[in-house]
Amino acid sequence: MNGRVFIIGLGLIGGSLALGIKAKHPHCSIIGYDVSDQNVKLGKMLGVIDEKADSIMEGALDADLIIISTPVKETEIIMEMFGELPLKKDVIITDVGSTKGRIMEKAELLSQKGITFIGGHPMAGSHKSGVTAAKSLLFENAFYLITPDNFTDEDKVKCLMNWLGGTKAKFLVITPSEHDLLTGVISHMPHIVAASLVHQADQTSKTNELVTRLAAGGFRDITRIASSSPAMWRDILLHNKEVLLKLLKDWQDEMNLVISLIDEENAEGLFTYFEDAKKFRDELPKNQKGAIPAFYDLYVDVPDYPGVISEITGYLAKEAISITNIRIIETREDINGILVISFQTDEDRMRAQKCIAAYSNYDTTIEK
Ligand SMILES: NC(=O)C1=CN([C@@H]2O[C@H](COP(=O)(O)OP(=O)(O)OC[C@H]3O[C@@H](n4cnc5c(N)ncnc54)[C@H](O)[C@@H]3O)[C@@H](O)[C@H]2O)C=CC1
Ligand SMILES: O=C(O)C(=O)Cc1ccc(O)cc1
Repeated sequence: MNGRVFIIGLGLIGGSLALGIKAKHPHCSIIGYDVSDQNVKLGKMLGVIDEKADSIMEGALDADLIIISTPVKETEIIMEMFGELPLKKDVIITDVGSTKGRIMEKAELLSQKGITFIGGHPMAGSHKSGVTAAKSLLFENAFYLITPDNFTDEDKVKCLMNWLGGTKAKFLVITPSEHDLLTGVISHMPHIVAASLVHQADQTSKTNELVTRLAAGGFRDITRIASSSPAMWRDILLHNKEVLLKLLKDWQDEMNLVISLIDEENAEGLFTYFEDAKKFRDELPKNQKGAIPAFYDLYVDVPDYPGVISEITGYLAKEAISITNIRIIETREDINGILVISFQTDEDRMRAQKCIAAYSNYDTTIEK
């Protein structure tokens, strides 16, 4: 499609959408605005945007599609502005916020003025922020939740999905309240729990310095999302207050159950607790992108000798396969170690598996 796409907030998500849109619609113009001039400059330098706007008004007036990709609190404020601006008659406004209830309440005011606002939430991302981390295929195979209001013309929803087709995401239309409950459970709660585990380790480290040395490996993995933007998560929690208060209450009850199982030394109860969790988790779809990105880990059984890491990375380098992380687990003297190599995509992981098989006799597996 031709036309002008105006992106407000040139960060990880705004930048990634800009790249995805350009991939499918190379003849459209992408105009960017950000409160930070530095981000706008970077966006232009990296080829994420074609032009910059000096204000929201300047960029919005002749836009066909407006994407608000700022933190959710800012999004509400920006939406209020649109009620006062002389926009193009057929413009579609959308957002990318991690919450939808409060945003769609604001959208009602726009709808009353005949302006189309369709809520959006690409369910993939990273703990990294900023336009430099933007990638055109960040949302490939991820769910992209869409929350139109009751009056939205279906053609407008299709038009929005067409604009966003280059992201290769899977679109799913749901209601704002369903959205906030689901994301509360599978995204917002895990972020709270990850941060709370880090706080617990921090407290313990005040009396035992070994904690920070031992908190590598698994602890780092499950608390990765605690490194996300604090401002972004503050705003998400405040927006999804009612849902999260209820979920946190349920979580307290859950922890009380675990406390009593341990306190009563209820071995059977504890076994069932873990067994039930394992059963549900093992049945979750694999190789599908969720809100919290999968780690594309490859496990390699290697002899525990100096130089083994550089040997393997050397093979991968020969085939230009990039890795995002590498570590050894379970190394003890005289036995094999397990090298865990992480990749950005499943495709890279599969290529790496073939590459290691071609150059060595080391066994590799995907699941441990
Ligand atoms: N980070 C993630 O993994 C995901 C984030 N989201 C949502 O996407 C939105 C943006 O998140 P990120 O791109 O990660 O954040 P980011 O921090 O990378 O980018 C946000 C950008 O918005 C700009 N900004 C802030 N206030 C502004 C304003 N009033 N006017 C113009 N620009 C403004 C900031 O300068 C920054 O460049 C948030 O609402 C978040 O809930 C949705 C899916 C995933
Ligand atoms: O980095 C991670 O693991 C995330 O959880 C990414 C993320 C953050 C916010 C969202 O609304 C959706 C996905």
